[in-house]
Amino acid sequence: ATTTSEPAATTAPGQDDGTHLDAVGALVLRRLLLADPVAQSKWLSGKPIADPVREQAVVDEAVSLARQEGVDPDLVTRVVRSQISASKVVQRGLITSWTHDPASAPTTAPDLATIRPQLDAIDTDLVAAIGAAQATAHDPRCAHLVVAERKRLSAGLDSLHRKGVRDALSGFCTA
Ligand SMILES: C=C(O[C@@H]1C=C(C(=O)O)C=C[C@H]1O)C(=O)O
Repeated sequence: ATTTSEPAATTAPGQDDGTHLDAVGALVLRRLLLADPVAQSKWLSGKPIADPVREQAVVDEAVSLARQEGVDPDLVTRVVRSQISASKVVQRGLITSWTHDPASAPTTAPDLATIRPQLDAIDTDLVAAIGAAQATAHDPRCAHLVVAERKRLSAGLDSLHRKGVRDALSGFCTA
């Protein structure tokens, strides 16, 4: 289908407009919000924000799923790497603010081992959602569509999480 045959801006927010970006966006936001409990757990455990071994495992798992499902592995690699960068941006921002204002820091946190399976489940769904949306990644209007999705997702978020959403969606468009 050509993009010019699509109805222009007649769909409500969150409703499928044929781009399938809304499903990607919802998963991206859910994944990014898990950066908060991850940061809390790392603040209390003293573990570093970045875990390169875990990052590689996350990417490898997503790429393997992508190949099984016939989803573009390069697109999946780009999008998943953007999710990891975005998570670290949010974690760094939170930990920096807790360092400067220790009274605001968390005193309890979930175990990282309980959060990672939630990230894995989101990543499984994300690979499928990327597959459904892969034509949009190559659409000349991709950047414009991503901005619209980002604005929808950002409503109600603070500036740190808005920056996270921007980073998280930055790997999606091909060109
Ligand atoms: C979320 C975490 O923090 C970072 C971000 C990761 C991710 O987004 O999947 C993976 C490893 C870490 O570099 C984590 O440690 O699980």
